[in-house]
Amino acid sequence: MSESDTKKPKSKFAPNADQARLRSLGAKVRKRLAGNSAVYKVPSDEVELWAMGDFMTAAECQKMIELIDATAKPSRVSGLDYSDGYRTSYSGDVDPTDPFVKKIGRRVDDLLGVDPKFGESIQGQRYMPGQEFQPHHDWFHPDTSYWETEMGRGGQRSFTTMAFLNEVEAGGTTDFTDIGLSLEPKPGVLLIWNNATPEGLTNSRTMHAGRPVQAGAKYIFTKWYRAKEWF
Ligand SMILES: O=C(O)CCC(=O)C(=O)O
Ligand SMILES: [Fe+2]
Repeated sequence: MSESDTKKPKSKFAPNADQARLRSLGAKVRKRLAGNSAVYKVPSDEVELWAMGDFMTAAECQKMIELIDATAKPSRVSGLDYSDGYRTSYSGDVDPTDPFVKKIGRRVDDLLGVDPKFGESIQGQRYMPGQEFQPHHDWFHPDTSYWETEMGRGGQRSFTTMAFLNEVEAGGTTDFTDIGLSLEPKPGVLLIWNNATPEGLTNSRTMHAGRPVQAGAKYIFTKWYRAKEWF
């Protein structure tokens, strides 16, 4: 028995408990996106990442921005406080019962071809100058306080979808720090990435950050998908 075994109660979930699910979901989404000529595959051998322009119209971006302004509160990262400076943006779930929010959610579900039940609620996020989201993975790490809860309510995060809603005056890029990729916010663009490898293992190279906004504001929404039905 190693020392760490004695410190933490044993989890019900193995570190790669959802490997088979993540592998088959990856194959399904990869195939679907490859068949969509409006989707661009960002070249990388390390992270499966796609971008789609004009996912949202200018009017839809504006409407989403208004909903975000109405709901955003200081962001929380599981296990961390706003005061830690790790994620200093404002965020909040936009009303999942709102017909407009439902429509956008369905559009993402349909683009990926994933069971809508696997999708989390759409989360809006606003960054003002100096605000950022430091490098992190969207997938859950086994060695955390939230592992047991999150793995028990939908399993591992499979895909991330993230839409840029406005032009940022300066700063606010989304950087994939391990693979040296920096993406400028462009309104209406949706990014999609697989948090797992094609084999279904959590991919450490998906490390990414929302860099500090230097001027203006940055609005995005994020919709994450799980390996199983989320609730
Ligand atoms: O703001 C960004 O560019 C990144 C946001 C992000 O990583 C997240 O919401 O998980
Ligand atoms: Fe993220």
